[in-house]
Amino acid sequence: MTASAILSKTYKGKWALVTGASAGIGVALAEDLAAAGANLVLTARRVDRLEALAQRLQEQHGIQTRVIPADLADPAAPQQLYEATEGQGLEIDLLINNAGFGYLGEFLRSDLAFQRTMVDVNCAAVVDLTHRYLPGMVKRRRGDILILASTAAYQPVAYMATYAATKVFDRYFAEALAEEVGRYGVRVSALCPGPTESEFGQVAGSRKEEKRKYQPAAEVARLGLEGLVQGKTWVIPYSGGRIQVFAQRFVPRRIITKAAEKMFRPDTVK
Ligand SMILES: NC(=O)C1=CN([C@@H]2O[C@H](COP(=O)(O)OP(=O)(O)OC[C@H]3O[C@@H](n4cnc5c(N)ncnc54)[C@H](OP(=O)(O)O)[C@@H]3O)[C@@H](O)[C@H]2O)C=CC1
Ligand SMILES: CC(=O)[C@H](N)C(=O)O
Repeated sequence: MTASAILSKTYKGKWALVTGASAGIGVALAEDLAAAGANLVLTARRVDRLEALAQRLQEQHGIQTRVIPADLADPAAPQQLYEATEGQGLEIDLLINNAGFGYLGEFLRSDLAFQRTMVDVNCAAVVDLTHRYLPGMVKRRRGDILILASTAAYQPVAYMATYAATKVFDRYFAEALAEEVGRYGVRVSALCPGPTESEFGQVAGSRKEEKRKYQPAAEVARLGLEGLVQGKTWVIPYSGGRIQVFAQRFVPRRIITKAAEKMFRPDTVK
């Protein structure tokens, strides 16, 4: 992948922290930032993957990296991440709240702990990390925060009920914060991908036979990062998603919700 000029200009020599950097969109974000010359703090639970990625990106792009394993379902993890970075004098100019997962299937038959942890990782950890890193950015009058939402954040989604709700939380949180902190030189953006090539489906449970085309994670990462730098408070990188979100404005939500129920209904539900 060739480096994006706007990303190199913005992030060369700066430090970015990427959560969920062991797979999918997180890896793509790390790759794009490394190509732009950014130094990286990589975090997730699977440390072997993080270390392999860090080594590869150091060799390919001559950047600096730090690997910090963390389970963001643990309420102590955000503080530990903060202490291991800004607490040690390492200024984070770009925080990417990417870690997250979903569940596909009936809420009724799902595991409660899995649902609870989804809220903890997708929402609570995002608020916690953002609250910790924001003051430093404001003090420096410089900083960017990217939060992974989803096209699932634009309507209720049956059989992904909790997941879609966590993503509307992420989207509204990012868009509201962008308005609050823009005056301090901090940009915030919600990246709202549609179906994207990653390990999401392996964790969430397989989807029904789908006609939708999956977008490469590298494309999603590039569009999200460039949108953030351009001051966009939200980015939908998937063209089908942009059309869908626009068209939905003219249709009552209960009709949209019913259509989504049909689309995602598992074969086991009659
Ligand atoms: N793929 C898609 O179609 C879409 C994805 N998204 C969003 O993009 C983001 C990335 O997902 P995607 O790349 O697709 O999925 P992947 O499953 O490929 O990657 C998820 C990442 O999140 C990390 N993660 C999950 N749970 C935890 C945890 N408890 N603590 C720390 N890290 C955790 C995983 O690391 P590890 O397991 O090593 O801890 C992994 O690095 C998510 O927020 C997702 O909601 C949004 C729209 C569409
Ligand atoms: C899983 C997602 O968040 C995605 N937007 C999708 O439509 O599948």
